[in-house]
Amino acid sequence: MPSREGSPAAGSSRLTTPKAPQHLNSTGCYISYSEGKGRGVFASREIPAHTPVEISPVLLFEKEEYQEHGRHTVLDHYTFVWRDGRMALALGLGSLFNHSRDPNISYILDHDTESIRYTTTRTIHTGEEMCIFYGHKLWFEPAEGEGSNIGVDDPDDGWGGLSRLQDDTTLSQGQDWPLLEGDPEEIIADEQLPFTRIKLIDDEEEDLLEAVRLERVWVVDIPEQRHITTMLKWLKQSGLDTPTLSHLKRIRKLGTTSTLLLTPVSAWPTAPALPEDLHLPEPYVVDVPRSAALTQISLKLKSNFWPTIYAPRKKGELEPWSRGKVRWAWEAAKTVVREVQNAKDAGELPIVAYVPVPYDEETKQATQITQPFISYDTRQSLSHPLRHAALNLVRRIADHRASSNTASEAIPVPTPPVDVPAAPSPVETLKANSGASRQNGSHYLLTGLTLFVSHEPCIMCSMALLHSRVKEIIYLVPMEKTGGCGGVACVPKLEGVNHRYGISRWKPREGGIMVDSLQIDAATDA
Ligand SMILES: C[S@@+](CC[C@H](N)C(=O)[O-])C[C@H]1O[C@@H](n2cnc3c(N)ncnc32)[C@H](O)[C@@H]1O
Repeated sequence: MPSREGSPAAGSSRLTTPKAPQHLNSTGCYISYSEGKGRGVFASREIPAHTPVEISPVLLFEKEEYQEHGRHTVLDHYTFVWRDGRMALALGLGSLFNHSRDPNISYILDHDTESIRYTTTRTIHTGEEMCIFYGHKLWFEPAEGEGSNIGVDDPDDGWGGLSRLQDDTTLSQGQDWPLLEGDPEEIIADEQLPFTRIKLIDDEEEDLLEAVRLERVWVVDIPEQRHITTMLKWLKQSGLDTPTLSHLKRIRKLGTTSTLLLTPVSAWPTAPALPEDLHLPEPYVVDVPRSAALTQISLKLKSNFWPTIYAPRKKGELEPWSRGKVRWAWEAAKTVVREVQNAKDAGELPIVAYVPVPYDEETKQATQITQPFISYDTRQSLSHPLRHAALNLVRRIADHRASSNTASEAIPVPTPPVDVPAAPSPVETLKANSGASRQNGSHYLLTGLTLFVSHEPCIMCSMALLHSRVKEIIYLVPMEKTGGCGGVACVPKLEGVNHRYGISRWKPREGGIMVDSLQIDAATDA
């Protein structure tokens, strides 16, 4: 319903404008009238960007109760869809923020505390009105100058604004974000994902010999066939087995010789000790492909080095994401946004890196990550130019792995061979220095993990992440002038790098993640 010029509030039948009430708010807000919009929230002083100005508790109405009563009243101008189809009314100042298509306030629904947190997205000047973005489908005629320039065919974001209850039941099923509802196993089409995936390699590249990326691994010849099963069993328990080699077959047969793949040299720098009673020859090092073969030609090329798994996919196809996993990513992205604020409150740069517990059991097992890890950028507090959030996180996880010996207790640790050089190996030095009881391939830094970062990592961090063997990163804010994941460069795309990780960019506002509100100085390297 269009609001009448000068009316105090939409839906009100009063003809005279009452005085705006005083609001005791130490964050610099006051209530006043806004031309053509009724009451609004204004700044009583200059408020810096990224400042929380209001936390409003919400009053929740059951769906049926609201359908029957609420929507026939003035409440309908103030309520919006909460989770589970309930309708929410923001108390405090929350219900008085007017709409703008160019908002200076972002908000986050906090389902845990049933409240909404409103934060400035830029500096607000004294006397300026503070507005949020209600979404693309407005139920009133926006005041002059506020008209939406979004075409009628543009999809409703369904969540980006305070979605009003529709007469049909589509929104009443708790679809504060449609992606959240439904079968968690269902695969979500790539274009519907809340992030854009950056493609790193063309499948054609697979068919070139020089494009086969290799890594060094320990292998051992097994002269007697009857020892193969014993060795396969031993390998499983030895701690040498790593998920990073799952694209390769375990055994290579050349003529009468069978050779067993043991572990990457990067994870195990010295030759691993083998069961003595089998009298096997010494392990040695060979080069093997780093990834499965996507095409038949590539299979032939790669299998020249070592028998490789053939994993064809449709051209350009990326790993499928289920709805449940999207929800997991959304929770992680929300954590990042929350922690950015906490970092800022703690006086740090508002840049955060976060590794959640992996979504699926298999990865949890393989990575042994059963707790989330979060790091802030601590360049300011530590006066140290290298303390970027991503670097801090890699370091935290490495420290955790080095100090954790829980997994090692159950598995016998292979001892170094007797002919190790007199000088201590890097692994032994690490053990001695850190007091760690062991180090093995499955503990290799960020292998198999997804890293969420508030800002696209700089070139230095992008390179460090490459060394960390992280599986993929998802960032919220692109850094066009400093980013190493598509901004000024794309490090994992570079020729000659020995690992590639996936890169995804969260779409602005998707799932209520107000990416704009996280903007930092474009020249800052994150
Ligand atoms: C949540 S209330 C905001 C507070 C309201 N102005 C008041 O005085 O109570 C939403 C209502 O404010 C009005 N409104 C908000 N933004 C507007 C805009 N950009 N242009 C015109 N009216 C607006 C509409 O009538 C809408 O139904």
